[in-house]
Amino acid sequence: MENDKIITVQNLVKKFGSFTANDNLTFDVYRGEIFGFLGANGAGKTTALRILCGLSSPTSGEVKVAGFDIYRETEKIKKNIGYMSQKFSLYEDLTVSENIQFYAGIYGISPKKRKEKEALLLQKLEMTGARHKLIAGLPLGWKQKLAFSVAVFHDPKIVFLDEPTGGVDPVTRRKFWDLIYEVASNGITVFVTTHYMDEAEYCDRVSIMDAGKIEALDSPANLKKTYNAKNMDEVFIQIAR
Ligand SMILES: Nc1ncnc2c1ncn2[C@@H]1O[C@H](COP(=O)(O)OP(=O)(O)OP(=O)(O)O)[C@@H](O)[C@H]1O
Repeated sequence: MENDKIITVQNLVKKFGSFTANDNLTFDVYRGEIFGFLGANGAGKTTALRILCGLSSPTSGEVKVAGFDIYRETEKIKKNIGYMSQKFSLYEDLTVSENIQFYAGIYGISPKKRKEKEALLLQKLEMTGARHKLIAGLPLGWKQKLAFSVAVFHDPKIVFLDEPTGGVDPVTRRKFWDLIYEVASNGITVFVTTHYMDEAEYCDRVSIMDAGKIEALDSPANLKKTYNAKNMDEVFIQIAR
């Protein structure tokens, strides 16, 4: 079973001065699962996610990501993960194709391989005709799909998504989740924070944080049973007051 854990977190604490943003978090994420990380504004999701990505150090606790230690092996972690931040990481003044080239370059993907993958990707996203357009002029839903696609372009073991679908309508969101399912079915673990409860329903398991603590962690079906709730909205309201 230990091998099936791609992320292990034990007693993770993160303090900013006297304020505790992550208060003794303990949880595991399994290989290939879609793990939803929920909580109200300020609950501490982004803080934990930045630690898991090797961007910030915990105050205390044990954390392993893709088998690597969060204190000593952050460079190895970074090579094995993809990350899409809230202000997704595309360069607005570069074209679609230039952004893909940039990310492929960072991860050492050869130009030949990049060209093949780029052509397939743009076809899948129906963006072939837009490949020489600047990111700045693209609709938000397109930017999100592309930002996600570059975050997994190097086939990482895990992809971290921080509110990847903020500000778009439910149909665009649903389409974005088709991309998430596709990468998960290829064995990439997806760790996603969200405020949208329809998205919580799409996850294999969901953790719900409140004031720096994990208050619940289970599959959406089990959470609804435990909290005697019709949907994840009702579960969330009971936990994140
Ligand atoms: N660098 C920092 N210095 C001091 N306080 C911080 C810092 N980063 C975050 N915090 C505080 O930690 C708490 C948790 O913030 P965090 O961004 O992790 O929440 P979140 O759950 O991701 O919220 P949101 O949904 O709004 O993104 C907040 O009260 C925030 O003000």
